[in-house]
Amino acid sequence: MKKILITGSNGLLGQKLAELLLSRPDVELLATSRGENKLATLFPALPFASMDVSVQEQVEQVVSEFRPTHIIHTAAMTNVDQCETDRDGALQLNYHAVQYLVAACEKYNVHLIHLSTDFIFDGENGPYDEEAEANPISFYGETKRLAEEAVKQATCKWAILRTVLVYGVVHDYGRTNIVLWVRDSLRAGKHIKVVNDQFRTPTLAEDLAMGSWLAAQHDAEGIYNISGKELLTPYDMALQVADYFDLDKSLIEKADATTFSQTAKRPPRTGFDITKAERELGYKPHTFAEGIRIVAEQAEV
Ligand SMILES: NC(=O)C1=CN([C@@H]2O[C@H](COP(=O)(O)OP(=O)(O)OC[C@H]3O[C@@H](n4cnc5c(N)ncnc54)[C@H](OP(=O)(O)O)[C@@H]3O)[C@@H](O)[C@H]2O)C=CC1
Ligand SMILES: Cc1cn([C@H]2C[C@H](O)[C@@H](COP(=O)(O)OP(=O)(O)O[C@H]3O[C@@H](C)C(=O)[C@@H](O)[C@H]3O)O2)c(=O)[nH]c1=O
Repeated sequence: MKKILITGSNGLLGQKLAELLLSRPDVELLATSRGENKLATLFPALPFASMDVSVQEQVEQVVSEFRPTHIIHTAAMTNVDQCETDRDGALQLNYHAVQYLVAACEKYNVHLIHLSTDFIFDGENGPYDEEAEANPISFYGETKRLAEEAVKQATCKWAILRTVLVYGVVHDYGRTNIVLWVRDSLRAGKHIKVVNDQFRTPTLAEDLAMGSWLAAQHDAEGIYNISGKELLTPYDMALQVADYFDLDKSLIEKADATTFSQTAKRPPRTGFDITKAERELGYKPHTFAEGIRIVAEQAEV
């Protein structure tokens, strides 16, 4: 029996993980997130405890009480532009909270599975394998690099799962995702500018949840790339979305770093080589086309 504590269960990955693990007979699950449980109506049977990971006392209290065998840590400040402007908040949530979790995992002998990102790289020569050298170009990326360093020095068992451009349908959550953002914009007849100079391996949230579960199931240790397999630009993705929903592609305008700028710099060429996770964990992600269909079916409900 694995006793798994999820952090950030209200988020995109957190919700998919809760859904995946709730029904497994070999898992005792505790979902945790800051504040209220946004899944209470969706999954009334979901065991939940409020845990603000940025408060060390709450981490200590919840971990000492539940005594998990594994923690899958998904909570983070994931708004890259917000991390640039709220640096203290980003450091506290993306780095110091991980130090609190490491301390609790070392004290109670918990296997820590930590979620990380392609944004620790500068994007000069992606796609990347697990041995590539970190060199972040945004503050978000720097906070996630610092977090990885804290995990790598931990004396408890640990795994770092890196992922890229996660998309999926979340319940009761303000954030959209690239598939639904393109679909809704084109349906509304809106003209959108989509970059074709960023390269990613977009990741269906359900696949990332499966990869996280596989890591726990295998008691995996070390670094694993858990993302989609296809290297695509957001422009490629937008065209595939328009095709799937049979929408007007002429509304999609190619953009690049000179015509589309965001507060934080984005690494241009990332994407991951996932052969290690495929080989060692049996990880097998959907194609982007399958992912669009899955998102469309969920969004139509
Ligand atoms: N999304 C992506 O494209 C990518 C994500 N990642 C990484 O994957 C992980 C999961 O990302 P994703 O699911 O998209 O993240 P989300 O932003 O969807 O979810 C993060 C969750 O963490 C919760 N949270 C925020 N602050 C705290 C806190 N102090 N204590 C406890 N919970 C808190 C949020 O709760 P609330 O609802 O209250 O805000 C939110 O539900 C992150 O570590 C991220 O860095 C890596 C690469 C790509
Ligand atoms: C809003 C917008 C986005 N895009 C592109 C840029 C980007 O590649 C993609 C998604 O836009 P975002 O700004 O939401 O993406 P971004 O904040 O870059 O997403 C990042 O999130 C963090 C958490 C990560 O860890 C990274 O892996 C990455 O997924 O769509 C456009 O081309 N035009 C637009 O108008």
